[in-house]
Amino acid sequence: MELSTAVWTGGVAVAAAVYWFVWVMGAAEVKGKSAVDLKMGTIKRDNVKDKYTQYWSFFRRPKETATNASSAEKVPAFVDTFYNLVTDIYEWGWGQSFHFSPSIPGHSHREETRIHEERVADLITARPGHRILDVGCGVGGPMRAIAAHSGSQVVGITINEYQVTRARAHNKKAGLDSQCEVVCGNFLKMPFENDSFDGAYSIEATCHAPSLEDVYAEVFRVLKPGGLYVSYEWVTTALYQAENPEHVETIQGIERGDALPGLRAQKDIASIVKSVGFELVQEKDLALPPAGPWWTRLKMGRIAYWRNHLLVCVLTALRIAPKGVVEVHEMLYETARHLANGGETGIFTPMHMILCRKPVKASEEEN
Ligand SMILES: C=C(CC[C@@H](C)[C@H]1CC[C@H]2C3=CC[C@H]4[C@H](C)[C@@H](O)CC[C@]4(C)[C@H]3CC[C@]12C)C(C)C
Ligand SMILES: C[S@@+](CC[C@H](N)C(=O)[O-])C[C@H]1O[C@@H](n2cnc3c(N)ncnc32)[C@H](O)[C@@H]1O
Repeated sequence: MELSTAVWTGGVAVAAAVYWFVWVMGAAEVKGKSAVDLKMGTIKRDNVKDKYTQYWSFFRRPKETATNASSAEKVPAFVDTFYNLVTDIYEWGWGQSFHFSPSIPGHSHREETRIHEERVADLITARPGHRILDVGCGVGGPMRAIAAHSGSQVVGITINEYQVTRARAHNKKAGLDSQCEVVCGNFLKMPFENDSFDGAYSIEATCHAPSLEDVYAEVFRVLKPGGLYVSYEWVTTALYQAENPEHVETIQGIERGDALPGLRAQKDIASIVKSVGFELVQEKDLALPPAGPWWTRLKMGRIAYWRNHLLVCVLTALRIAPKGVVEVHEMLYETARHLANGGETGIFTPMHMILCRKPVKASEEEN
């Protein structure tokens, strides 16, 4: 073979390998977000590493953050930074729904996710003509599933501007933009009228609030009397022992890597719901058997994690991904380990379901 032919053949082989590695393998979970597309939300390229360092020093001691009033006030801003850092990595490696779901034998992750989301719509009896609130909507995976399943109008709120852009683009692409609306704002102070929603839900989002009372009180305010609200909460279970250092290490690892100002105990959720005026309708840990383990999806992906790690290293070295992505990816890998451990030991659940109703006032009941 001539030298020039050999060089060309070699070049084509390398190009094909790079294409396969980055574009084919890189779109790890859902085609549409590939590794070459990893931006860090609205953070300027050169600031990613600094923002990550700031985030990490703020959330290093999660419990102190929650109990100190001036730190607690800063939580939404740091949660916003967190989602700038992780949103693209989540979409790339997990999909458009940023939550866990019980595993169901014979079903794909995508189907498990849809079933877990449609359950929300059924629990709050969402139907055509209803205006439903999604508290902490992410890039809108659940919103689209719920709108499509129930025929209702869904309005989502997220603190992160970048997620708003992503969610609106996905809504349009899915042909659901006439049913789904996305607003940027703080769920502790929502830009909505009193009594303006027929139903509301939050999926693995209110755990970011420094005070659960405050976010529940806001949902209560904007719901119409008689309206139902369901939340999937991240909590420690009765098996968690605060004096067991391994338990503490796992829970703090989950809090640090997920921007949480301190996880609540499962036993406290019902009383918080009631303290803001809701009637408790149902409470259930959806992770308990017969539900299949939600954490297997995290564990089964070990090889994928290593492939992804290699990929972000290569893309950062080639300056395709901004500096700091490798650190964020490592933080997520570590967090996944703590989450899986929390699930396996049973000391943590991300799906404590609480369903409640805003009471119908006596005067309205009589009408
Ligand atoms: C509800 C929240 C987020 C829950 C999950 C959607 C995410 C929690 C941990 C995330 C991940 C961990 C490991 C990542 C992996 C190293 C990477 O290669 C690909 C993406 C991950 C799998 C990533 C995906 C999303 C999570 C599972 C919190 C924040 C309240
Ligand atoms: C783990 S994601 C879950 C997103 C979505 N529920 C889902 O399941 O795909 C948590 C969401 O809560 C939002 N969030 C956290 N704190 C918030 C706040 N103070 N106000 C509004 N949204 C907030 C985040 O921006 C993010 O969209």
